[in-house]
Amino acid sequence: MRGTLTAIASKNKTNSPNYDVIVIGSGMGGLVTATQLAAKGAKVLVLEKYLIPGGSAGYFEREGYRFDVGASMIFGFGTQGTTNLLTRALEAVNVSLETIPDPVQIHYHLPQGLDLKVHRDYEKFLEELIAKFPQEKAGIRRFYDECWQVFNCLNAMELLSLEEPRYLMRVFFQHPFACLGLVKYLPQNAGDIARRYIRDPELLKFIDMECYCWSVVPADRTPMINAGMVFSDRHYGGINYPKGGVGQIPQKLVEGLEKAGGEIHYKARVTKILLEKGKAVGVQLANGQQFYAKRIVSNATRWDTFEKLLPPEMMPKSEQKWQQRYQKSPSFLSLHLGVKADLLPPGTECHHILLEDWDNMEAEQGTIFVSIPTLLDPSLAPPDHHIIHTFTPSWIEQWQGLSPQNYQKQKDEAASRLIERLERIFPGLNQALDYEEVGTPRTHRRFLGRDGGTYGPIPGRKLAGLLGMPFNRTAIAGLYCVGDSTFPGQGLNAVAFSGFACGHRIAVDLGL
Ligand SMILES: NC(=O)c1ccc[n+]([C@@H]2O[C@H](COP(=O)([O-])OP(=O)(O)OC[C@H]3O[C@@H](n4cnc5c(N)ncnc54)[C@H](O)[C@@H]3O)[C@@H](O)[C@H]2O)c1
Ligand SMILES: CC(C)=CCC/C(C)=C/C=C/C(C)=C/C=C/C(C)=C/C=C/C=C(C)/C=C/C=C(C)/C=C/C=C(\C)CCC=C(C)C
Repeated sequence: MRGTLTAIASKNKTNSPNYDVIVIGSGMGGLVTATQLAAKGAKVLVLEKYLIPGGSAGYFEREGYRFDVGASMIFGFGTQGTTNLLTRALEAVNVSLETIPDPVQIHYHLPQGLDLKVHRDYEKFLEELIAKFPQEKAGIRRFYDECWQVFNCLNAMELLSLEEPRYLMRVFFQHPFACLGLVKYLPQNAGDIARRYIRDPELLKFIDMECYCWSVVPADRTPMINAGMVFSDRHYGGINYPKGGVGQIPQKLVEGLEKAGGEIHYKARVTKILLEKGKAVGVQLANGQQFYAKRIVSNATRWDTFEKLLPPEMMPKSEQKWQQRYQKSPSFLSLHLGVKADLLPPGTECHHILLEDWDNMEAEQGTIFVSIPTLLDPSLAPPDHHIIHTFTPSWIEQWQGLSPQNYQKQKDEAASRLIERLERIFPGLNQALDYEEVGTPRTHRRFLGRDGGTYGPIPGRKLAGLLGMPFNRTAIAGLYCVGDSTFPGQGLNAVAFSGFACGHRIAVDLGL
């Protein structure tokens, strides 16, 4: 139903065309908002500062390798239920992607020889975990089964904006028990529920790692709603890798956006959100160009949006409060490696987590993450070679104030340390190297435009589950936020949800 809205901007101040909605940034949050609105007939413009779409779901190519920038373990590509938000986002604009199922979510290599795999098959995973902790057989099952209760509530209902009362009423009448179930879990954290059933300290540390490796905080600060999604969907929709690399997801969404009449401009860095009588009415780019629209959406982080794109006196009280509750998570030190294929024995899994000492789980460069996407899609590397993308949390402060020589030296030393530690699971790694590129928190800050290169917001202290995470509307009229600094937080499927919710709220506000 294109054309129902004829994009009359607040005031026709410039010769530039007018839009219903401008989206700042083409991360997955921004693109899902844009495509949802374009599919409903809104005139949408996406402004992206980089050369390609995707943000953390982007890619780069070097010497025959196609490396994923960040996201690599992809939820949301299932074929059933309602939580398969990536599948649904693509379908909404009539595009699709071939995906490759991953039989194991993670192969853990943890302290004291705790070595185990999270199989796609739920019972097989539980069997393997129970074999390591037989005394906790009942507790293990009760904890993970409770995660399914959360998931089953979510997976029964249409997922849209929780800021839209008519939608809330509708889902409540359609699924009263699922809604009440979610209301019960919204203020809870996974750690408290795990402690209800499990006593073994090592098993509780394992549950902490199960949360930390995607939420970057231990279980007692991980919202139960998010844990329910991750710990169940990995066995339901499963982890599926997009053929051609993660960068295909945003590229397909852009294809769909353009087919639906939307526009995207690259190398378009927004430096200002333009206000009129306190309402967001447009944006200004670094080159001075201005664009106007009825609604403005920022896919930049909240820190970037409120501290860099708006004048300091416009910082809303609610944002100041949010910043007291949530802090920036660390960024990552990433190594993009090309290796000879014979390094990896048959049966090697795609994703690994390595930690040698529990005390270092949250430490700078403590936990190591590994993703080997070429085990699922060999076309991403030259013949007889694999990609190993490995990363470890690191703070921007570690990389600031260094001379160019010292920055390079520190990168080289950190890369060597990572490779040395990885030799434990991939003996011969150093000898098998064919290509190496190191990214630091400074790289993530520069290419993703994220303050401090942060992976996203984390609770500064223990909070009541998801209750503190803001939705899409902001205290500034006409301005919305989308992406991982809005409900429900980090993760491609999570930011896709925030995109569905943001698109829905704006569509209602515009009367679409
Ligand atoms: N699954 C995984 O393995 C994994 C790994 C890393 C990250 N991720 C997820 O990816 C998610 C990120 O998604 P997102 O949508 O919140 O954001 P994003 O950071 O991916 O995208 C933001 C986009 O906005 C652009 N941008 C920023 N400031 C701009 C400006 N002023 N003008 C124009 N463009 C600007 C950036 O270039 C980027 O493309 C994170 O939540 C994270 O969890 C997943
Ligand atoms: C009416 C009434 C009364 C009421 C109402 C209530 C309701 C309805 C409620 C609702 C709610 C909701 C809807 C919610 C939602 C949620 C969601 C969607 C969520 C989601 C989530 C997701 C997630 C969290 C995900 C994540 C993921 C991630 C982060 C991942 C990552 C990964 C990584 C980093 C890893 C890597 C690794 C290696 C490499 C090894």
